[in-house]
Amino acid sequence: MSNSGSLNAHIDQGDPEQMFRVLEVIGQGSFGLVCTCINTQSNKVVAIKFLEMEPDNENNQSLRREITILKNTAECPYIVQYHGCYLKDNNLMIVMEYCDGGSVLDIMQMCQIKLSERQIAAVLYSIIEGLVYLHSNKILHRDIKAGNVLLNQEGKAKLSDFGVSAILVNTGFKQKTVVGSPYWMSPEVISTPKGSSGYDYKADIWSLGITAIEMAEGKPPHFNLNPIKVIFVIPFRQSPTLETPGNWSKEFNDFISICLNKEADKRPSARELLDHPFIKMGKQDKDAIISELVTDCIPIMEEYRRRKAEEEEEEETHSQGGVEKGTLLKINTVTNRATVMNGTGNDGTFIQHPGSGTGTVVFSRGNTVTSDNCNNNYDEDDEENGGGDFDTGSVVFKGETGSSLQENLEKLKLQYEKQQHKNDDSDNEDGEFDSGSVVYTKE
Ligand SMILES: Nc1ncnc2c1ncn2[C@@H]1O[C@H](COP(=O)(O)OP(=O)(O)OP(=O)(O)O)[C@@H](O)[C@H]1O
Repeated sequence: MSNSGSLNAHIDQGDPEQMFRVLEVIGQGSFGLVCTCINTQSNKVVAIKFLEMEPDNENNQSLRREITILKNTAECPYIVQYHGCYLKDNNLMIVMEYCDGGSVLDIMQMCQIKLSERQIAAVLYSIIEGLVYLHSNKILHRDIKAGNVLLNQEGKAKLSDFGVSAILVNTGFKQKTVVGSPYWMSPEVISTPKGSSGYDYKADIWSLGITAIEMAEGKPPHFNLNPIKVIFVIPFRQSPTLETPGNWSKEFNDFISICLNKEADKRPSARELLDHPFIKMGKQDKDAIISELVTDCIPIMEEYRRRKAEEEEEEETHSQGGVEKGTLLKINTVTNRATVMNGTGNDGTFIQHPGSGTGTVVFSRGNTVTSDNCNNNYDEDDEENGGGDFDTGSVVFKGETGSSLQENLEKLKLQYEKQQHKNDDSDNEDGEFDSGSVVYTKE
């Protein structure tokens, strides 16, 4: 695998305006829109991620990472295929294979369904094959969740969104950057155990176990808690299980429990998981099972998108002005002033923003949040999310020293433990926000 290099080295020649015609917007991530487009030469439909670039934008690093990984994973059928990358007038376009079923999360949300055991096993088999490929190439995905697994009518499930992936330079190297979506984060990603040099591939296995629960229950464990609280909860609570284990097979329960072992070393590798009885079951008829799911869901999703577009048009007509719901605000912790960000993350995966080194916090829905609110004043108010305080709750911590999250965790653990009995799991009953992300970079 080559390393990321400069962004320009990844840009293909040719005029994208001549090569592609936009059909429709199919999604919105933290960095920009995703549209279906038609390739004017081949007449094939592709998905294009549109990203507005600023010269020397600090997001470039994670984009480079995503493009490099996509380019290098062309031969794996369990990873979304990359077709090229173009730049025009500061707009970066990443051209990818189009997966007509959208993400597993799209299917669950738009069709208001949870997956059956057979469907879960089929999807998990495919994710695990994708992870076997990535891990054998020394890549951590670092953001495994239903929103990052795309499906198509052929019956394939594919891993996408490598914005937060990292190529490990060598197998001995362990990650020092805490990154991902909090509900899916492993205990060791949030809080590196004493004496440990970082985290490794086993962090993806934890997220896989959480994704299995997410597909069965429609949401990951602790989803009733806000994304900030959850990073203080995961390291200190017992491993999550299915809410009603008796409703599911013993093989599925066992799969979850081995993935969610709090001791990372004891979790199986992706390759070992291929031999698990639940995953072996998933391998059988997987294409037919996924294809049936996608084919059944597409008309409902089309109808959902049509209704949504109508509602949005209506809302625009009656817009009162001001900051829109879901708008991301960038908080300058030096001046304590908020500015509206350009893009929003629909499931808040990964947002990287400029930081002065003292802490950059990004929240949605017009909340004014400072790093103080977030880092130091962790009190009861911060725990509640029942009132719909925010929708996507993406948080970025950028630390100056190598251990401030650790220090915060120690401080906040005490406060959290005091409150745990008071407020336990009573927040966010309405499922008011989608997920939220926390990125903490040790510099
Ligand atoms: N190749 C694709 N085929 C079909 N749909 C896609 C494809 N890529 C993205 N999408 C849709 O667009 C949405 C946004 O994708 P994107 O990768 O930009 O962001 P995300 O993963 O949702 O969020 P974030 O950028 O915060 O991680 C996805 O949730 C999915 O619904």
